[in-house]
Amino acid sequence: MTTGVVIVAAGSGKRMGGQRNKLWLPLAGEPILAHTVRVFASHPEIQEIVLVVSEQDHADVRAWLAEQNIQLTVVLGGAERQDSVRNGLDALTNSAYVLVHDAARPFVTPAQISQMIKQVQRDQATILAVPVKDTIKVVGETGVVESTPARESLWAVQTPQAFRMSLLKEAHRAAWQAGSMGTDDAMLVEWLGYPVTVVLGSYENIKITTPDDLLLGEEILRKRKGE
Ligand SMILES: Nc1ccn([C@@H]2O[C@H](COP(=O)(O)OP(=O)(O)OP(=O)(O)O)[C@@H](O)[C@H]2O)c(=O)n1
Ligand SMILES: C[C@](O)(CO)[C@H](O)COP(=O)(O)O
Repeated sequence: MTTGVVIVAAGSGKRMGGQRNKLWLPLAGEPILAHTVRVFASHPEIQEIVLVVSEQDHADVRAWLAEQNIQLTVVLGGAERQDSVRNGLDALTNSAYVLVHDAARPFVTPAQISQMIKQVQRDQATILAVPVKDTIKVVGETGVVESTPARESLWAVQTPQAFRMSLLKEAHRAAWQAGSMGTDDAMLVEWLGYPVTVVLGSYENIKITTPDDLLLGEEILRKRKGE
């Protein structure tokens, strides 16, 4: 069964605070984007890759891919992450299963990708996640705690998220028609009433969002190199 991946890279990195998309920032001397693309481009079970980029980054991404001799499909993203994923899905031509991954999560491992591919063939919709370590509070608009959900049932969700292609396309179509926006793809599938299973991820699979994540990221890479 053919598996493709949509790597979403069309954000602007507002929370990082720089002039340019955070995905160009270096980690161990290479752009964050390079780490993420390489792990999928070199994975033997991934047959199709679509990279979703913003109009501002389009020319630079194309030049960088040519320089690296990496072949993949590049499409333009949209205003929200969900719009970017939808554009990416439309560009996959031959995949029965699809992984959706944030370019901003460069520490996903080949073993995690293999595990997600195996799991999605069984479950049709599955996500990587880790149990939360902190106590989580629901806080109201006035800054007062409203409730404290039981920690045992709370998981912090990561990517890749993996789906049967036809299911994810149906979920995106339904969300678009209803004008609903989710913060991950699993939400859209949940809205269809379809079960989404959870695969235990890793605390190293962080999303590079704010400057402190870059320091942590360098540390993760040093540890992996055994330094
Ligand atoms: N319209 C968008 C928004 C986000 N993304 C991608 O979705 C992933 C997760 O988003 P996030 O980390 O929030 O990235 P940004 O949107 O760039 O960051 P910020 O919210 O701080 O602006 C990133 O790889 C980002 O490039 C995207 O493809 N299209
Ligand atoms: C999909 C995601 O990475 C799961 O944690 C996350 O929801 C993306 O959210 P963001 O608002 O784009 O940071």
